[in-house]
Amino acid sequence: MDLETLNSMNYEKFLDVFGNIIEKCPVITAAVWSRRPFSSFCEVEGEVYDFIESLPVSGKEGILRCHPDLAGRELSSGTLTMESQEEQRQAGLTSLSPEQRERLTLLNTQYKQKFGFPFVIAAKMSDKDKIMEELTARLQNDPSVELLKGIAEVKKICHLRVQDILRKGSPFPTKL
Ligand SMILES: NC(=O)N[C@H]1NC(=O)NC1=O
Repeated sequence: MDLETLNSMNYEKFLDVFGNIIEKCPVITAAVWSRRPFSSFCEVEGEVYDFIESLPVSGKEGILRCHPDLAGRELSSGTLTMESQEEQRQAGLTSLSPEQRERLTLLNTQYKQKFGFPFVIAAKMSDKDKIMEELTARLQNDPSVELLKGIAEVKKICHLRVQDILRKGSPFPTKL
């Protein structure tokens, strides 16, 4: 996709293509469309990050709460978004042993009880062992630190999703 195509998209098309660059938060993409014309794809990401940073703590927590647990209920029931499914698969989370799944479920539950939002990490940049280690370590943090860490991971996930769209085109090829 080139810049001309990007800047010529109406908001429906823009949402079809970029609507899930922040997991289950199409409202962010819809807001960022108003910032056209973009001079680069980095600028789209930058506008998304600025929007997130402009939110109060409750808004940032809300974004984290839109993320599914890693190897959680939605993975088992097949209801993950296409992007999340692929990210979790690449991290090896679709092939956990029963013991590994049980341990991850326990850690996810402890994390949510402590912070009130799920543990978020860019799964594609990690693997199941590193995720388990990181989750164990991050459980010790203060809530304000975890909010910052979680949002930093959301931005990494966003960056990887945009890169994917640029490489492969729209996640919904029939709509572009
Ligand atoms: N909980 C969590 O980190 N979820 C996410 N991470 C990722 O890479 N994709 C997700 O859906």
